[in-house]
Amino acid sequence: MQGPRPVVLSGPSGAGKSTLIKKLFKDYENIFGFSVSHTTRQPRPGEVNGKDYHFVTREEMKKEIDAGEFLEHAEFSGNMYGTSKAAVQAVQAQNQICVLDVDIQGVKNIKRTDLNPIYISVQPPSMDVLEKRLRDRQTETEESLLKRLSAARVDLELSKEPGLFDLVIVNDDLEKAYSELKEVLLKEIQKTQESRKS
Ligand SMILES: Nc1ncnc2c1ncn2[C@@H]1O[C@H](COP(=O)(O)OP(=O)(O)OP(=O)(O)O)[C@@H](O)[C@H]1O
Ligand SMILES: Nc1nc2c(ncn2[C@@H]2O[C@H](COP(=O)(O)O)[C@@H](O)[C@H]2O)c(=O)[nH]1
Repeated sequence: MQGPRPVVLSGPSGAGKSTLIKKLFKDYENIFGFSVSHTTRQPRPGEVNGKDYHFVTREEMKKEIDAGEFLEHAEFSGNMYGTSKAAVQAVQAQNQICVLDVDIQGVKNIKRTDLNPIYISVQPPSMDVLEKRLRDRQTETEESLLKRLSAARVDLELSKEPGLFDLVIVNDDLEKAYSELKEVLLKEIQKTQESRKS
């Protein structure tokens, strides 16, 4: 039997992707699995290597890309990010719904593969709100914050491309955004729950 369709969550940094993903994983234990990306950025306080990301050097990452080990990769805000084929396969081997958190370049690159995920864009209600959320998160320097806001403007423009996303969620009210996310994933969630019974 074919496994569940993966899910790609994209959207500007600070729009709320990780927050929504954490809620899904808490409410649907063992149904979803996270595709752990590689990145060359420094870990934030509390981030765990191998769980939040595989934190690697630029040299290590380039070597693995050259060896054909990545499904997609991109440069974002001065760092490299990428999804290894192994990260997706590890989740699919558990018959879980694979969740990928990637930027808009990742979306475009994944479209060229045979992954066939559901594409969801999580967007902030406004640039002002996005800036406030990123500042309040206290993870960025002023320089990286400005880079992320600039990338966000590009992201929001490119996201208007017809057909690029199956669903756009404006994350104003978190519970409303979460309901919309669950609704679009309902079929895959039910399919995965059913397969657990057999
Ligand atoms: N609906 C919401 N209302 C208010 N605050 C929110 C909402 N959703 C998320 N946040 C807060 O906004 C901040 C950014 O959210 P989050 O880290 O989930 O964004 P992200 O899209 O995963 O960012 P990145 O791409 O940088 O990882 C967090 O501090 C989070 O608690
Ligand atoms: N193309 C890819 N983009 C990725 C991947 N993993 C994360 N991301 C995106 O990077 C930015 C910044 O993330 P942060 O953790 O530094 O805040 C965000 O938009 C993510 O969606 C990946 O494997 N490929």
